[in-house]
Amino acid sequence: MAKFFRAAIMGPPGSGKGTISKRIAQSFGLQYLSSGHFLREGIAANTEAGVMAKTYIERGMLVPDPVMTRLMLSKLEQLSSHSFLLDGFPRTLAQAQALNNRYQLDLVISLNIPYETLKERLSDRWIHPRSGRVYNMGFNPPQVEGKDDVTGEPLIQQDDDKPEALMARLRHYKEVAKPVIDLYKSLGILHSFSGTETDRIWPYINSLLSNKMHTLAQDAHQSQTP
Ligand SMILES: Nc1ncnc2c1ncn2[C@@H]1O[C@H](COP(=O)(O)OP(=O)(O)OP(=O)(O)O)[C@@H](O)[C@H]1O
Ligand SMILES: Nc1nc2c(ncn2[C@H]2C[C@H](O)[C@@H](COP(=O)(O)OP(=O)(O)O)O2)c(=O)[nH]1
Repeated sequence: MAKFFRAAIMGPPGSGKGTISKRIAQSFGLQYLSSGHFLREGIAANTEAGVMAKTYIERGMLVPDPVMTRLMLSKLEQLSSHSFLLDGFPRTLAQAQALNNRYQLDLVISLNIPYETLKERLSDRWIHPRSGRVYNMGFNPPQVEGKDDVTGEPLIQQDDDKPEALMARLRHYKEVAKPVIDLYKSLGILHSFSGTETDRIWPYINSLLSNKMHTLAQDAHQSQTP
């Protein structure tokens, strides 16, 4: 049976998870699943999970574990024969344990980006709220200032991307992520990358994934050879 490649990306807000995930999905054909994207989709469509999630997100809180786990595992169920990359999930130890009971990840990428860099990036981050498309006025600006490239609709800055909210968000991220990172470290699948520029980190991630996918393909071939 073919073996599918299962990965997750972790890192504080602004660390480049979305940007790097897009590159991974394009280069390696992994299906990209972003928890934030599914939540926004659910909110727009008024689904049960969306209505519930909205009340937490508006207050700057994490959506409760059972809601998140149900949502993400049901999305993964629809993809059971596909390689995937998770972004934004698992966020807590309870979510990581629930995921692990159903799917064992092959690789977890953790991004370590200095605080000053995060602050600069997020103060320049503009998003198209309906699709979640992300722009940065220096790094990847929209074609027309203040407008989404695809729909032409206005871009906005999220309140919690402003510097005054960032320190608290970052502290909270570290507290919640630590046990998750420790779990993946103990499973031997954690790979950490540090730096201030996505374009300098990307070649290392690219080569790690190339090697992993190559090994996986070889293993699958050997297990099929009589
Ligand atoms: N796995 C999760 N568990 C609990 N809440 C979540 C989870 N994923 C997303 N959320 C909720 O949805 C919100 C938006 O998530 P999203 O991943 O888009 O952005 P973020 O976490 O605010 O920041 P960033 O993408 O910059 O890391 C979060 O602030 C949180 O309230
Ligand atoms: N200047 C600069 N900006 C970058 C770099 N990598 C990503 N960005 C931008 C894109 C976004 O506007 C912002 C945060 O990136 P993101 O991919 O949304 O991060 P994340 O919140 O999903 O982890 O920073 C980078 O290397 N340099």
